[in-house]
Amino acid sequence: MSRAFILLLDSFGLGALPDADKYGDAGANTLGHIAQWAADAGTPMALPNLERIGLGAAAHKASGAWPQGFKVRDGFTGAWGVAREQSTGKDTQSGHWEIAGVPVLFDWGYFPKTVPSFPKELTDKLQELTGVPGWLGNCHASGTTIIDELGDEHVASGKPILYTSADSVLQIAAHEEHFGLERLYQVCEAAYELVKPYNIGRVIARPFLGANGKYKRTSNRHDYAVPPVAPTLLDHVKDGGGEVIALGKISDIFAGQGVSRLVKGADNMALFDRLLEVADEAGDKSLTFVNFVDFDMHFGHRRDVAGYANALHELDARLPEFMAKLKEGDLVVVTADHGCDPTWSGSDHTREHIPVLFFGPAAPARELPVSDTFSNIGATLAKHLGVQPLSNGTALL
Ligand SMILES: O=P(O)(O)O[C@H]1O[C@H](CO)[C@@H](O)[C@H]1O
Ligand SMILES: [Mn+2]
Ligand SMILES: [Mn+2]
Repeated sequence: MSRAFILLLDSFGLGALPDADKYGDAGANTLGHIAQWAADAGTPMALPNLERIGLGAAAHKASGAWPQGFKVRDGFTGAWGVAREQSTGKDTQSGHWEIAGVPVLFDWGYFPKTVPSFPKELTDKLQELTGVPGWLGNCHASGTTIIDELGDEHVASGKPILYTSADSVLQIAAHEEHFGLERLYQVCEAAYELVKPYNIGRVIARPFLGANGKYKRTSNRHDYAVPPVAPTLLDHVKDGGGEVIALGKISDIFAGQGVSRLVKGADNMALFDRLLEVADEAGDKSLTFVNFVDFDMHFGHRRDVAGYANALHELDARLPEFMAKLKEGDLVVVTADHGCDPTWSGSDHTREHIPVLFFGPAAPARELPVSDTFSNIGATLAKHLGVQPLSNGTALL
């Protein structure tokens, strides 16, 4: 029996990539800066379970420095290393697809940092198709800030809030009750068709609730993503007769391609609960792929260092529950898709190394070379499951 699990901590970078200066990210270090902040605050970090697998050594490999507070410096139980991104972007889709063997070697389209940010022919056409009375925003923005600023006007006018970021995205925020959730989804579906000529990776519905200047996004976010441009690890596993279980936003990121079963959870801990259930019943040759999105969405983009540190502690503390459920032949990897340093300027992702931490009954204890593509992760799991090898990447084990 062999099973594979990918535990992806969205945005958990370990230090800037050699080309980070091209992205304005030279010196960024998601884990390193969180650990530094925690030590400075007199509450040093410790992630004992991840540290035992080799997290600290991987961080040291990526950045040249041990995270402040980390005490475990040898005797690692897993196969530990780091990977560099081959794709040109530092977005979620590029990171996930590359892990699954499909790097994004073309340039995504991006909307400029102007106001308006979206081309007039695009917004006019979308208005005509959907019958909305107009648009608010139409700029680069942080999703939580813009609903605070424009929420009241949206409720009063019925105009949806359009915004984007450094990612290849068009995001539409609207009030779940005043505007309507289904109606927001319909507007996003129409937008998804219209952005195709612009080479945009995703349209994202960002519903929210609240009143009088106090608004909060709900968990009814929905991503309308372009499907991967070639077969991924998920397709290889599914076509090879294994079940592909997608937890959290994984199915959205792969546009459902190669996914056998979809499991949702409202937040990191709910997803962890679902992961434990799946670990009990996933069968031979299965791939379970979970994305813990809170790190990125709630803490990285929001530049909430304390929140990020706390979320890491929470996840680390629960790892033993998952480890206890592993069976002979199971191989698990802890990784990420990009960085999002909460101490960095702005609110965007940061171009960083990602952790490559294999553990479980099928994982040896050893240091791994620095991977020059995230695809080495997918290649390792394809080999482990005995499915068709990926067209990109080399197995590490
Ligand atoms: O600020 P919010 O809306 O969370 O946006 C973030 O989430 C989107 C998708 O990851 C990206 O555009 C990023 O900037
Ligand atoms: Mn991401
Ligand atoms: Mn993000």
